[in-house]
Amino acid sequence: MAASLRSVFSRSPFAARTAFHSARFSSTVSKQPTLKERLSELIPAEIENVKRIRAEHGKKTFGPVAVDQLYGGMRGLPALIWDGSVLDAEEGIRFRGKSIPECQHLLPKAPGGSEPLPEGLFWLLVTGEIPTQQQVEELSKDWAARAAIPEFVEEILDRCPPTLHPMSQFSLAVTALNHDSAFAKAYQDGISKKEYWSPTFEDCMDLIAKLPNIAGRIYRNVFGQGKLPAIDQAKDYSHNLAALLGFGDNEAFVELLRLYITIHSDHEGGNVSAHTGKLVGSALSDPFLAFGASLNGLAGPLHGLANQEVLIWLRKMQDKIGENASDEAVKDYVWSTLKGGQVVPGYGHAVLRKTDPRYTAQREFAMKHLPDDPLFKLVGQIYNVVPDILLQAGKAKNPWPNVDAHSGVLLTHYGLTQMQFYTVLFGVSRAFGVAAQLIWDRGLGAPLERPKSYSSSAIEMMFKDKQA
Ligand SMILES: CC(=O)SCCNC(=O)CCNC(=O)[C@H](O)C(C)(C)COP(=O)(O)OP(=O)(O)OC[C@H]1O[C@@H](n2cnc3c(N)ncnc32)[C@H](O)[C@@H]1OP(=O)(O)O
Ligand SMILES: O=C([O-])CC(=O)C(=O)O
Repeated sequence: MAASLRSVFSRSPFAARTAFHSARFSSTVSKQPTLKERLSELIPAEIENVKRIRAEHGKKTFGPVAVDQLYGGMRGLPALIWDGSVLDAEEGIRFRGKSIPECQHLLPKAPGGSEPLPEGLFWLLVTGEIPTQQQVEELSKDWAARAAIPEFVEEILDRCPPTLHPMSQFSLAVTALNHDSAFAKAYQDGISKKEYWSPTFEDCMDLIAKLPNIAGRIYRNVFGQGKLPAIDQAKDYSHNLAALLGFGDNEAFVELLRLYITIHSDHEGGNVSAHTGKLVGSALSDPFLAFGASLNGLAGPLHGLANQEVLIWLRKMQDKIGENASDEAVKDYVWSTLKGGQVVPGYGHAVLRKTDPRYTAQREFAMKHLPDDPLFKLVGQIYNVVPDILLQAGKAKNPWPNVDAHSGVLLTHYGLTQMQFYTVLFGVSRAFGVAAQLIWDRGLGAPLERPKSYSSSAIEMMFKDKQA
């Protein structure tokens, strides 16, 4: 399956363009195209590509739809198109055909750094191409220049009670950014459909650029961590985000954020946050409204909030069975969670059937930077215990850990211990994937989403006189 996906990708026009692009720019040191300039070249070609695919295959079917899929959260139902990333159940995510280790190897790094810059990942998601160092630096500068948030949004955040969950505050602030949406204004001014992608691109760039200031303000307001510093126009996105959170002097934490934002950005089109953004965007709600909706989905404990839930669960476990507990005590604790009718947070997945490569990437980071951290050791111990128990319990289709099983432990190690804040960081990253998708949806003229729903009696009627 993985191999076939790879070969499909390698035949895609994007792969050819990547090679063309590298050849075209490796010999030039002068002005290289900006992301928007490159997009304006790619979109017309992709419109033709989609037209061709639809003309050749548009009337073909993918096979039957089972009634169970309608009742069962649409698992496996082929329903969406998104080129940015594809998830293989065994192998995990590939961003434009590239695995996480390949992205870590190929994407530009900060001077002295070894983790990929999320700026490069965004370029890859949007264009299918590996950017040059110069293009990534331009993107860092562009985002730093757009980073300020309107005063009224600062006031909204400052007026939130600290008891309001950081994700609710995040969603409020992002939704309020729609006040200055270029897309909403252009639409009111009667922009042609063909031009939708351009103001959408500007909104998406503003959205991503403003998230560090929003996240930093929420963090400092809720957890009382002092005044926000100014954005440093010469630094990369992750450095600025770390500085706004009060960790700018900790280079290992900055590296962690670079990895974190890269790997949490996108997980094909059907996950709750990505799909919600696409759905809401399909009504031509602007990117701020669409991403605000994504955040509300990410804030659920079965999705992004699971990283908060993992830490809460680990701490409760430590309170109950102490630190350095035996495997037997950990097993009993896991069973008590299941017997209490709760899920083991950070384990299982709607699509994956193996250990999430995002978990592995974070484990490798921990092995390099914090091998002796006690909580990291507990996470490793849990890995040795939980899959067998989930298999014995016999319900979960995937007994292996997902991304959320590991992220909180890394953040905690560096002193970001406020677990209610963790999903905000996930949200900052997820904006990269949702934004890339919104730009392409408007570029390709994606229609309003409106699938068909059925009543249970209609299902019964449909099969009334038919054999099973
Ligand atoms: C970034 C992300 O969103 S990654 C996912 C983060 N979420 C979590 O870690 C929460 C814990 N995990 C889960 O709840 C699930 O595995 C999900 C939501 C991720 C996937 O859900 P599904 O696709 O429905 O999983 P699956 O088909 O395996 O579920 C079958 C049964 O096993 C249960 N199950 C699945 N995973 C777990 C788990 N980790 N612990 C206990 N039970 C589980 C389901 O609740 C379901 O029970 P039910 O039949 O009583 O309703
Ligand atoms: O793919 C999913 O359904 C959930 C997930 O891991 C993500 O969105 O990152």
